[in-house]
Amino acid sequence: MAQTLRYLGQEEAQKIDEELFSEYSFSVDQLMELAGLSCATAVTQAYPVQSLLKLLPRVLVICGPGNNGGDGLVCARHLKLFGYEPVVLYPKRPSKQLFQNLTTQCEKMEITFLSEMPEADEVDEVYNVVIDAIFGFSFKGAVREPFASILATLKKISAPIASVDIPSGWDVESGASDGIQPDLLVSLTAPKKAASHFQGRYHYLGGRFVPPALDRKYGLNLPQYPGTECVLRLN
Ligand SMILES: NC(=O)C1=CN([C@@H]2O[C@H](COP(=O)(O)OP(=O)(O)OC[C@H]3O[C@@H](n4cnc5c(N)ncnc54)[C@H](OP(=O)(O)O)[C@@H]3O)[C@@H](O)[C@H]2O)[C@@H](O)CC1
Ligand SMILES: [K+]
Repeated sequence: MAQTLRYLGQEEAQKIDEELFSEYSFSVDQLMELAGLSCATAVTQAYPVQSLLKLLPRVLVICGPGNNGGDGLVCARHLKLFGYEPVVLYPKRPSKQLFQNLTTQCEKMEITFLSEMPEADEVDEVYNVVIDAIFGFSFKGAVREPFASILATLKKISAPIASVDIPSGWDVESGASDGIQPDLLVSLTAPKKAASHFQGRYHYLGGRFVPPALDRKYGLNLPQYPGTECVLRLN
């Protein structure tokens, strides 16, 4: 009988992440590429281009200052290849080469970058979906600007929100009943405890890169992905 998929605490998620890079010798770029591809794939399955109601297949991708934001940039690049028109908001850009490269790749893919967050009614008018790649499992404490204002706007929109790994602004373990309410959540590697509070329509597992020994060590009980798929729908 299949065992129950385990939901991770914050420290545990960070420890697994660290172990993938140290003991298993993966590079951040490698895993970020697979994570971002999973997110773009889940978005494509939940909101196929042909099903979008707006004339242009525009998707707003909001990227934060850490690796969650990096996943967002990779996701934007794949969404472009999948036929969408991603538009990126990346207000706090770290100086690391990795993020500069991901930004250049998006620019070269003719993806537009916004200089500021649109108002809620403009978001609803222009965009079919909003990708929330603001914070992941390292988020802590009260949200600082400019992200507090961005999240306040996201609470007002009616366009569906697709969150990468954790709904941004939610406590990684206990969630946030007054936070944003995404329609889609892509849990990467394994779901974090906050995911048990997710009430949207689509919960996907992505980041199909976990070595079996790591799965066993942490008792993750990861389900079998179908065939060559990079995502698995959990609900
Ligand atoms: N192995 C895996 O599973 C893989 C994981 N991957 C991805 O990495 C994600 C984790 O990335 P991460 O560790 O870089 O941190 P993340 O959550 O993006 O945010 C950190 C940034 O947020 C900021 N910040 C924090 N709190 C804040 C606040 N209250 N208000 C404002 N800002 C705040 C903080 O800023 P600072 O403290 O520097 O000011 C820092 O810059 C993970 O969720 C998954 O998406 C994949 O890419 C690859 C494989
Ligand atoms: K997020």
